[in-house]
Amino acid sequence: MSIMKQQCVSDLENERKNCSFDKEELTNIVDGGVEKTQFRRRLEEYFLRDPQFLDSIGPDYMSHEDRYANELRKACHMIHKFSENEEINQVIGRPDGVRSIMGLGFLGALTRDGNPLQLHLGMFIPTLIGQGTPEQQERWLGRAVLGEIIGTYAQTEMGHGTFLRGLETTATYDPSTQEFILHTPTITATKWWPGGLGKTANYAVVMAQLFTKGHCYGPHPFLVQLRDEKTHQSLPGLTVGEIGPRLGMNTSDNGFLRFDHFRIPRTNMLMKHSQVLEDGTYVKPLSSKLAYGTMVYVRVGICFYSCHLLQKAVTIATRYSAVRHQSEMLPGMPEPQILDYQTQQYKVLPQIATVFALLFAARRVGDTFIEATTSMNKGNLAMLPELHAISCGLKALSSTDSTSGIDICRLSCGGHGYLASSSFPRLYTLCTATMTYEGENTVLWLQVARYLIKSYQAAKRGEVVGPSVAYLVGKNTTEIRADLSDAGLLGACRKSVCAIVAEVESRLQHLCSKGQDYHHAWNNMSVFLVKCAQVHTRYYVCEKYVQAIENLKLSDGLRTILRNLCRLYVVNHIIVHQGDFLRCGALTASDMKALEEEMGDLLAALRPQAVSIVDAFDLDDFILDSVLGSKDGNVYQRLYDEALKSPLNQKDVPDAYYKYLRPLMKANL
Ligand SMILES: CCC/C=C/C(=O)SCCNC(=O)CCNC(=O)[C@H](O)C(C)(C)COP(=O)([O-])OP(=O)([O-])OC[C@H]1O[C@@H](n2cnc3c(N)ncnc32)[C@H](O)[C@@H]1OP(=O)([O-])[O-]
Ligand SMILES: Cc1cc2nc3c(=O)[nH]c(=O)nc-3n(C[C@H](O)[C@H](O)[C@H](O)COP(=O)(O)OP(=O)(O)OC[C@H]3O[C@@H](n4cnc5c(N)ncnc54)[C@H](O)[C@@H]3O)c2cc1C
Repeated sequence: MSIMKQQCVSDLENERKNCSFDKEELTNIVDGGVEKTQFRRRLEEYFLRDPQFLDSIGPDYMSHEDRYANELRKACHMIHKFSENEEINQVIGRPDGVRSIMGLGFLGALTRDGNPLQLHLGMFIPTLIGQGTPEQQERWLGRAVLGEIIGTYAQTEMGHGTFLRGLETTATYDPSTQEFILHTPTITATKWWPGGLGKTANYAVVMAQLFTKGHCYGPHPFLVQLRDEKTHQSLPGLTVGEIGPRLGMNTSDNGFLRFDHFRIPRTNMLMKHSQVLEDGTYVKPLSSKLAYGTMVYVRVGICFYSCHLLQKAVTIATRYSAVRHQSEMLPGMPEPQILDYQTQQYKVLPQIATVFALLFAARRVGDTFIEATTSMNKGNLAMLPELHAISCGLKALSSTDSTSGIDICRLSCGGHGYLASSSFPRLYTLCTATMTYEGENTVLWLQVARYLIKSYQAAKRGEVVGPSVAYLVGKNTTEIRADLSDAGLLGACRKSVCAIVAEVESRLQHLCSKGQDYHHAWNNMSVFLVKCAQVHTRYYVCEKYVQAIENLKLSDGLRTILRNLCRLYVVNHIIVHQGDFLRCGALTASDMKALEEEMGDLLAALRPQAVSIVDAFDLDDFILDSVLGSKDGNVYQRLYDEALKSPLNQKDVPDAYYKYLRPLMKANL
């Protein structure tokens, strides 16, 4: 073993010797239970050890087309393996089975930069489940699960992504043939972005403005065949293709689609919530927002997904920080592990704390989703506004925090973090996309703000409001300054959110009383409305974090670790946003000083456990896919080996030298 390798390996071994808790216990908590850990490990063994998921050369060195083909190969192999595995088949057979399989984070690692079948698995199948009638599911769902038909979700157009009511694609009912005529009237009506649409999918759920009997009833979902099932040729009457290279996700063949009076049978409208009868009569849904159901489902999924990406990033950064030695802390002494610098701890440890914050909050939103959909299936829509607001808020917060956390982790690895082989560029581009798709984050924050302001006004009138916003009026607003215990800090958060919401609402009213109409006043206050939504959602996350740790059955060793992480999360949030707390008197300057001191203590207390905590995420080296983050810490050898794989290194003198450099240098002419 080389001296360098020996040092890296023993650095990690030494870190692991410090472990003060039961790693397996923590792994079970991260997975959501002992059985879930065992299930995940069995499936990882089944998928990750299969050599067909290996790449012959790194995708970064492939052409656009080859990269797509390579990822498609792996994605199709993944579906084959689904159907060949008895355990997966049993799970898929259960009511929520498809969704629970899709939720397995490690599947994302099988394809590296965007899976051409992601939309098929993540949105097409869920839309059939959520928007299709039992007969429609009978017709398409089984075939879709087997991969006999591949679909996508085509909603966004070149001109409109956010403003759904502005979609221009039309679906006009023709009772004489009992067909819908799909049409793209303008260039801006071109469907634009759907994953897998370019070359992979032969079906799509298309969201189009429904016209019948001369009336427009807004966007509705239609099941549309795009390509011949035998030849894969695109069908006459439509034009489909790929939109070109993107910041990341370059193998998900995001596509465009145009219709020229393209006809589909009436029965291809997904009719679980609303129907068009044979004579063209429109049957209204219980709520027009039920057609938006798939988006709500995916927003909940993004909370888990972005957290998983952060989990990977912080595992890489933490292990690397334990292996990397740089500079002198004490003059003349050996170079310390960079993890010993407090500033490095402040980069890495809050990201570990954030992983748990997002995970616990995502689980609560997941529970709310199941509860709400169960009661919606019985016709009770009471929980819909609350579910919409919480899922929008947590999707926006998780995606933002994970994206910035991943970049902090990258920066914490210095220059090597900029290498593709570190995995950070891919993690970052995958994660930053979650801030845009499935509802651009600012737009989602404004949806949360709308719910907050309405609920606040309703609560002031004495009406009952949703559980997540019930705290906005009442004693929280006047709560006397609390101590710095967990309960005290949550009280301070509540007080500051209440103060911010009350102030913004009153300024909104003030603008209206000065003569501005409500919509202009809303726009003129929107920067602060976004802030209301952000502080409210942050409070939600902090509260769920504290509650999760109180409610979990934990050994003492692990309780100390998780409590310290939770404290770090809450205390750091308060320090970073201290203006909000000082402004309303929820905390004082001397409280801030005490919290800053506590934060230093927390960093020091957590530092020796950092490597063990990320080990407990139990992420296989294949999943991490990073020269900096592997379990054995053999960073330098891996860096070097990976560099040698560059095609430029296959020849000492590249061909481009003879073509361009040699004439310039006038060498040997
Ligand atoms: C791998 C990558 C995959 C990516 C895929 C994609 O990106 S796919 C593409 C993803 N694309 C996107 O994500 C597009 C993002 N855009 C949208 O989702 C919508 O256009 C919108 C929500 C921004 C506005 O919608 P709007 O103009 O129709 O509504 P409005 O603002 O006028 O409010 C009216 C009322 O409706 C309520 N309400 C709204 N939504 C929901 C809901 N889901 N549930 C329940 N309720 C909802 C709202 O609270 C309000 O209630 P109130 O106060 O009257 O009681
Ligand atoms: C990688 C990726 C994959 C995607 N996959 C799919 C897919 O599979 N299927 C699909 O249908 N779509 C897909 N999309 C499209 C995606 O859903 C939209 O891009 C997204 O919803 C944002 O809409 P937009 O592009 O119209 O942005 P815009 O709404 O035009 O946003 C531009 C700016 O305008 C601001 N803005 C817009 N409206 C408001 C408002 N009311 N108030 C304040 N500010 C506002 C936004 O905050 C933003 O700053 C994908 C996009 C990406 C990037």
